[in-house]
Amino acid sequence: MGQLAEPLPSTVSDEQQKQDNTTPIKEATTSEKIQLHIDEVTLKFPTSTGTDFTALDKVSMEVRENEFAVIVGPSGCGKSSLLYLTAGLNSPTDGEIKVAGKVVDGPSAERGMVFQGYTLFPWLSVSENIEFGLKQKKMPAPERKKIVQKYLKEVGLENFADRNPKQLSGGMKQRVAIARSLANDPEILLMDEPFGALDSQTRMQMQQLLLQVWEHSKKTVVFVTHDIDEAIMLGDRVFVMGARPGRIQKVLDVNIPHPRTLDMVMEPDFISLKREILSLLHDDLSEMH
Ligand SMILES: Nc1ncnc2c1ncn2[C@@H]1O[C@H](COP(=O)(O)OP(=O)(O)OP(=O)(O)O)[C@@H](O)[C@H]1O
Repeated sequence: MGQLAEPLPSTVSDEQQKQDNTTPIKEATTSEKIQLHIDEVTLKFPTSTGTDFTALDKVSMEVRENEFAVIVGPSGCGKSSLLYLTAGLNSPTDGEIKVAGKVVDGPSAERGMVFQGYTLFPWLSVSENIEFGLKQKKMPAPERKKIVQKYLKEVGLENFADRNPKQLSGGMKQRVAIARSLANDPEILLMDEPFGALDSQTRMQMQQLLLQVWEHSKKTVVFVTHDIDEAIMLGDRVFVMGARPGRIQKVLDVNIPHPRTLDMVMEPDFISLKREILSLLHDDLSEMH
């Protein structure tokens, strides 16, 4: 299937959303409540020489409830490691991570994850993939159906509900993965380079779709990317990491209004932020050589 032919969801109006009897749209503002606390987290890996390799060195960051936080940094700076620790898929050598006030001590359905690789269940249809977590929670069928319909519509795949993942393009698979994560109503959505494998046009479409979905769901999102344009286009704040050891160099506010559109990349505020991030990353690389 040609990727440009992919159906994109139309923008759902606030009124229409209410009529759908689904979750009402929340205010497009982040609260002051902290949803993610990362406190002095260090991650070391053993090496064959006997000395540990420090992947993350006393990393601290806080993400507010409803905030869209983006972590950007060079390859190997520890972006994915930080996300995996937050997901509970690995444990820090030192320090602590809390999501919604609870210490992370293992994987949980409360933390939704979307990876770059397509992680759909190939033997389940699109709607069964979205429904999967709800079934695990033993939610009654009529309620499940309603939620699945809501998210199919949200990501523009109502007409693909019965398709098998292998019949979908990369962008469509990632839409299912986003819908599946959100359907579980997680406390936080963790996204590790989710659009990294997509062509640039589909990637930009997916950024717009994700922003639209986030405006409606107002989930707290932590999104990892090495693409600076993507970081600015999506983020409320951008956490710029440095490498060796992995650490947060600087946190930048993205004061670009919503809705964000593709032509904003040419605006002075966007360009000056991009310049600042590039310079931080460049300085960090220079120090390493
Ligand atoms: N299981 C592991 N054992 C040893 N070293 C590891 C392990 N996992 C990651 N590392 C190292 O830790 C560092 C951080 O890796 P990580 O994948 O988190 O970086 P990243 O910023 O996400 O990189 P990329 O953008 O290339 O995905 C890298 O130097 C990597 O080689």
